[in-house]
Amino acid sequence: MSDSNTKVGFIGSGMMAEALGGGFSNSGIVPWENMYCTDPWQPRLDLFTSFGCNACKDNRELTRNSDVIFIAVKPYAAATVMKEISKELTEDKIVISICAGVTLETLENAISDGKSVPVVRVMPNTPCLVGACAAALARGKFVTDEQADLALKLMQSVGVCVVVQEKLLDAVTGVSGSGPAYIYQVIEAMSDGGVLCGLPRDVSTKLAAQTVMGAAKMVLEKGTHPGQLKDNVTSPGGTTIAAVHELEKGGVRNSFINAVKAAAERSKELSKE
Ligand SMILES: NC(=O)C1=CN([C@@H]2O[C@H](COP(=O)(O)OP(=O)(O)OC[C@H]3O[C@@H](n4cnc5c(N)ncnc54)[C@H](OP(=O)(O)O)[C@@H]3O)[C@@H](O)[C@H]2O)C=CC1
Ligand SMILES: O=C(O)[C@@H]1CCC=N1
Repeated sequence: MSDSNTKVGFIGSGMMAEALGGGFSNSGIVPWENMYCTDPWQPRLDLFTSFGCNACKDNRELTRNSDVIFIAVKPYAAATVMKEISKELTEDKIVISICAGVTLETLENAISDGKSVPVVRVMPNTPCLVGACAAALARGKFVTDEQADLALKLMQSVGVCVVVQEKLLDAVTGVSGSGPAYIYQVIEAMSDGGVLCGLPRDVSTKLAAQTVMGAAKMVLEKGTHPGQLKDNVTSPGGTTIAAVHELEKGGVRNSFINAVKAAAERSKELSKE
């Protein structure tokens, strides 16, 4: 299967499929014209076809047309979809499930006639739309090295993708799958603070977002411990320590640790629903 001609299908044309498809198109790895989609909601199909994506009449047609099939429905629907497309799956096609909490075992067992279907689990995040995804991948038992490489190459075209053991995907969901939502809250709150202190909203939001991006780049590119980088900003008796003291009074670290843990636990629960 040559990468440039890889046909990618999205079963479920929701928020995450839109971000992935947009990311693949922007990175140039797969043009929208080589992507396929299904969804029960016509406005979503209209949106995807406006990008150049090919809408299919059902999930079986999509599976026939695609080399890589993303299961991008809500977690409770994943096994039913696998069962539905079973007949069209072959060992040359790869299924990539992005559904939180749905195990490889559940997905592989849903194949109706016990075929050996290559299934990969990926936990992406929405910044793949802008080439800044933080994702992790775990491979199923029928996946060849070549297929795993293709899945990794697709995901790495839209950002960072690491390979992990499947049991770690709940933790990945807590940190990076759900993580953008926490940081949007941080940006919004910092922007509110700026507005409280007199900045226009647009200026405040721009400065807050750029500050988050700059701090993240420092951690990623300098390799310095975040605690050291925080100390470098914090002048004795200065402004930053006054702010850091307020954040500690509000339990900022505890809140973030608990947030990651709550999302990871919810992901584990989803595997049983
Ligand atoms: N959003 C995110 O940031 C992330 C999401 N994920 C995972 O991605 C998956 C999708 O999430 P998200 O995009 O946010 O969800 P959305 O609800 O936005 O998208 C799912 C879409 O799939 C449609 N759908 C439902 N059943 C079928 C079916 N049988 N065939 C085809 N389409 C169907 C839904 O239609 P309808 O609404 O009518 O049911 C909906 O439009 C989830 O499993 C989630 O855990 C993973 C990482 C990040
Ligand atoms: O909220 C959710 O369940 C999905 C999974 C990770 C991000 N969004």
